[in-house]
Amino acid sequence: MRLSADHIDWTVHGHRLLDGVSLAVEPGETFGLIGPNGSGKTTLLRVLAGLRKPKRGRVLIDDHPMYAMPQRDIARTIAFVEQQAETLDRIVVREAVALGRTPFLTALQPWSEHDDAIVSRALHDVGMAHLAERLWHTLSGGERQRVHIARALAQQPRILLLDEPTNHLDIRHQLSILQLVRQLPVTVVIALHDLNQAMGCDRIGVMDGGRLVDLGEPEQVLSAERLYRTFGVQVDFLVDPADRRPVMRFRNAL
Ligand SMILES: Nc1ncnc2c1ncn2[C@@H]1O[C@H](COP(=O)(O)OP(=O)(O)OP(=O)(O)O)[C@@H](O)[C@H]1O
Repeated sequence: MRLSADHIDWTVHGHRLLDGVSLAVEPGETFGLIGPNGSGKTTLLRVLAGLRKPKRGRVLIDDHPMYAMPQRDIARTIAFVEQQAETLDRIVVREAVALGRTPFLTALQPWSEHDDAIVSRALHDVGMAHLAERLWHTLSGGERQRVHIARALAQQPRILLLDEPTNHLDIRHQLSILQLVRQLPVTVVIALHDLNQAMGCDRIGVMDGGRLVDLGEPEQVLSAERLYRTFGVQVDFLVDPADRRPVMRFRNAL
């Protein structure tokens, strides 16, 4: 599914946090959102997820304006893994992941073995199957993050929004989650701070001061000039001997 933002503005207490943001993420594309702290990545993801109604502009899923879609249809289409997700007290991991199936359950279509299989698969995909019966509140930060990702996977979304999904994960799980996300046949928007990880996206958008200031393929967008202007760092590009792709090394420029 195609996800588009059309001239989105978001203002709070007179501060414009999003300023005329337009972008279109193509079906199956992995789109990286980068930008300094406070540049508006989370705010944009929340608008794209339908959690915030833009003050101006609109979000489109394929050609349908999101504001005209029933909440349940949005929940069946979009999964959002937030940065500081809510705590789910006194439930076990498997139940937390099963919440991802909620939008699909009806009186005529109650929980089934099919849902069980989807939950098991999601737990397996994030490497949490062995902790399925553990109480949520006993998990480490990284384990909780993987459960949130599993819940989003269990939703079998057509569009997946991820806000810094790797920030609590050890390096092995960072790599496996990013590889998993890239392989999913769904439209993905992922906010990332690690610019070398962002290199693996199909395209990247750069947020700065609530505006989308650049958009394109990673190697084109992540130029020395862009990194200096937006992040205040100097960059050296090295070449990875394994695949001849560029690797960035940063130095403070300010
Ligand atoms: N409800 C609010 N009221 C006032 N300011 C807000 C509110 N929500 C967000 N902001 C501000 O809006 C700006 C953008 O925040 P946002 O969380 O979207 O940035 P971000 O790019 O995701 O940052 P980070 O990389 O630190 O996660 C920040 O300066 C933040 O303090």
